[in-house]
Amino acid sequence: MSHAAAQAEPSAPITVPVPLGERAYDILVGRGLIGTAGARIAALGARAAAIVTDAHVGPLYADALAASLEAQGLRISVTVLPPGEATKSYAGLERVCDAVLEARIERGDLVVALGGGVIGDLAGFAAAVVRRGVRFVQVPTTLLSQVDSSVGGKTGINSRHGKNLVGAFHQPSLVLADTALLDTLPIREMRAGYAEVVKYGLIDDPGFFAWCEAHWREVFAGGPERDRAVAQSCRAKAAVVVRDEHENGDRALLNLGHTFGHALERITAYDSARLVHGEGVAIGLCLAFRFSASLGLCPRADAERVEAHLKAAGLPTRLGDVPGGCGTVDALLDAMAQDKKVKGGALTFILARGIGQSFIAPGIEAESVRAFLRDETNTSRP
Ligand SMILES: NC(=O)c1ccc[n+]([C@@H]2O[C@H](COP(=O)([O-])OP(=O)(O)OC[C@H]3O[C@@H](n4cnc5c(N)ncnc54)[C@H](O)[C@@H]3O)[C@@H](O)[C@H]2O)c1
Ligand SMILES: O=C(O)C(=O)C[C@@H](O)[C@H](O)[C@H](O)COP(=O)(O)O
Ligand SMILES: [Zn+2]
Repeated sequence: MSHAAAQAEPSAPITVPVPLGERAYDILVGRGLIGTAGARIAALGARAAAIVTDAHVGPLYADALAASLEAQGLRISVTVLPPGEATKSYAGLERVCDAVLEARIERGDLVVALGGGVIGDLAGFAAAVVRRGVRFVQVPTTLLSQVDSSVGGKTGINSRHGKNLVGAFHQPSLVLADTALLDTLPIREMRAGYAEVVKYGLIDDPGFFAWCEAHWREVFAGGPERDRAVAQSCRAKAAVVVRDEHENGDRALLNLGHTFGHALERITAYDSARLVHGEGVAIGLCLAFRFSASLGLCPRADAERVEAHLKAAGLPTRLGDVPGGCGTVDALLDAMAQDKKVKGGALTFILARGIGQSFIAPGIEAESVRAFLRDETNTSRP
């Protein structure tokens, strides 16, 4: 069964280039792009495509994508995985690798990730390792994946030791962000993806944050503001990735809110029923701003403004908002110790001097984080 959104009239897409030399690619943003996927993907020169999707997205959009590819003469296979963060696992990786090999995908062919960030990260990682690297295309179907995870080439799976701890940098050959597909996205997932949109304003673009405060309802509703928000987020991310593809420096800014957020995801056992990534990021953004304020780096009023906006958009903002609890301060610190930004045993945080003034802060003492988290767990709503 295909959803009506898959037949939406194509609008002229906004093109965001990612000029990464021999790994350069375009991100296309617009309504109705899925119907044009076949011609665009065929132009990459593949003869076969292994579509990877999940059991929510597949029934809505896999037929439309497959038909568009088949119309260009591509040989197609479709693999459907269980939805949710738990699929971004060793078992999920084995399934996708086997499916790609089963489909006889050659290095010149393509893996096509049709889904949210879980499918994009997982299928992208499988593409990175099968035959030591086959090409892949991202067809992101959540707000989060359109504004963030489909761009920049971070792929991977979770480990019981922590989030995204097993993975590879592997850039896609094309990103097709059809914003009409978001019409079927559950509101909880729309909100979660919106946390990553707000993140770009908080990193270095106070004007974009103010725009978000004024226009978030239209972004949720669809129309030109949604496309504008997706395209602007992709531009912001692409600019950072082009400066620092492999996160040796500035790219860590994109991790604003994630040291706390990833720890919460591990503590909730990657259980999407309790916490999804974007919700962890929303709480993490608020914690990063309150932590900055507690260190005297950032005006309290800015931390309050961040929280007020995320709350207005329906997102959780406090440790006490985690269903089933956020674990002990020690458990949180233990989870953070596995963060990829740890250097010489010390934590690195992304802190802020204000909205749009984030910076990388290495060498943060665990004791100062402990004191802050103790305060947070005492003052957090139940
Ligand atoms: N690689 C990166 O740079 C990067 C960036 C941000 C997040 N991530 C990762 O992305 C993952 C989160 O991605 P997500 O928020 O997209 O979650 P997700 O992939 O789990 O999708 C969320 C839910 O929405 C459903 N869904 C997806 N598209 C739909 C649609 N159009 N209509 C109806 N239902 C739809 C899915 O089946 C799922 O149940 C996390 O694992 C996170 O770590 C990676
Ligand atoms: O692309 C990046 O770089 C990011 O940090 C974007 C984040 O939103 C994303 O969640 C990413 O997967 C986190 O990466 P990690 O290296 O901290 O696992
Ligand atoms: Zn993220």
